[in-house]
Amino acid sequence: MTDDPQSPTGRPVPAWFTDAKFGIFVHWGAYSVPAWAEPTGELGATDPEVWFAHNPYAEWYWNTSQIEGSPAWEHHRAVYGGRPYDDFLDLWRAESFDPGDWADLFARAGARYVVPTTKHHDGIALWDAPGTGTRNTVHRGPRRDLVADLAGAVRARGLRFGVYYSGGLDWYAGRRAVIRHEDRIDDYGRPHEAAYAAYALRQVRDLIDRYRPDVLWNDIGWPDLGMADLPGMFAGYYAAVPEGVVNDRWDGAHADYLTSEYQANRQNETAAAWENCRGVGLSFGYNRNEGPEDLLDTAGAVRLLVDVVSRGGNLLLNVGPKADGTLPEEQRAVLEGIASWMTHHAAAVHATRPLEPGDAVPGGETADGEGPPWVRWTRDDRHAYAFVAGAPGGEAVLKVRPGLLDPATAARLDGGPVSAAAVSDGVRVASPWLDAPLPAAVRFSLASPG
Ligand SMILES: CC(=O)NC[C@H]1N[C@@H](C)[C@@H](O)[C@@H](O)[C@@H]1O
Repeated sequence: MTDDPQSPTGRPVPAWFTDAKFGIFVHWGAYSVPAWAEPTGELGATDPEVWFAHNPYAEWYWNTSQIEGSPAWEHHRAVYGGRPYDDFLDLWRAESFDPGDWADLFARAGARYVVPTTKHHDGIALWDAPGTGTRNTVHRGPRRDLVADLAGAVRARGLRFGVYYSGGLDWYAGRRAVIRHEDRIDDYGRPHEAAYAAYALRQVRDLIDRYRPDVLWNDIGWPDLGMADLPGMFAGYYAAVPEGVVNDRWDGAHADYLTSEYQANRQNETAAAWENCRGVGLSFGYNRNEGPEDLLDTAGAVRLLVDVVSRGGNLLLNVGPKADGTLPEEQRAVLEGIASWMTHHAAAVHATRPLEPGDAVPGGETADGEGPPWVRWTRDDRHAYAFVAGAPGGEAVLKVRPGLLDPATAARLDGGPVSAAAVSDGVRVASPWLDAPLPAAVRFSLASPG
């Protein structure tokens, strides 16, 4: 691609990442046994005063269930009699885990990389991690190296494999401070001791040595006393994985690309390379309390993906498997819906880039001004792709720079009929079902390719 984005550190971001556009996040852990949280709202759009005591992230169960009086605290006593959290590791059986089935679905959905949790904030490792003794899924619970199982299945289908690691929080090896809103002044109880820094560094190096991950997805920063280790660790990573990419959650030490999460850190979505992550619902770990009103439907997920891609980003969409290893049906249905949509639309998503500024009016407008349809654009060297949804009467004026494209070349990627004609401020398109919530793409040849 001509204008390869530069990372914040100046290293060219490997094209595989910026071309990928779509990845699957997987949050799976001992927390998937209780699978209990309140679906309160999205990060960045929820009152931080209530966030921790009513945390919608089911993977935070260890913390939320220790906040006295919280609904999770009540639930944990009522259902589990306040038993120790680590019992959930032994109750986690993963008896129906079929990594090939997951990888097939992710590939059909058009994902090009998969990033599972290898150690979340509870400190339980999904591989035989150094320093964890038997507190990992190889020696207890599933009794499997889940990282290796998923890496093999994903790579066998040509997808890239990354690893999520909670460097900044570890409620086992690091500080066990319960985090409440009033603790925010205490750096959220993050561990900074030298011993923990050495522990975390050893584990990330082990992940690199064993799995050669294509993405190093760290979370919540890195221990202060371990910051000096990072340049050497990154150098070792790139030597082992020349096309590897590193996210931006290392307390400013380094980043190949920037991240946002739900509505948080959206200021990062202007970077040369960036990625928005969120769950299909309001949680990353499976939350049995989520209903249809809390989840994206297929149209919502496709619009999110297309909006992110039209602005030059990647979407890392999370699924939260159940403790038995099956994907919740309502989350599976969304990925199957994306897969069906991708059969006609993948070419307008993968390896595309945004239109140049000024080439199109974001959002577009209908001819009669009855409120804009939903319109987003992508392009490649030869084509411009207009994604249209919600166009009243199946008709819309797409406001584009005159001369940008050739209206006579309009064609729907799903083969449906479409008519297009130049008008004073763009192109008028008309086609059945352009009023549907699920975006349809109309391809145009660029008047001047390149
Ligand atoms: C912005 C931030 O620090 N988020 C931390 C958040 N990241 C998600 C991908 C999940 O792993 C959460 O459990 C975690 O707390």
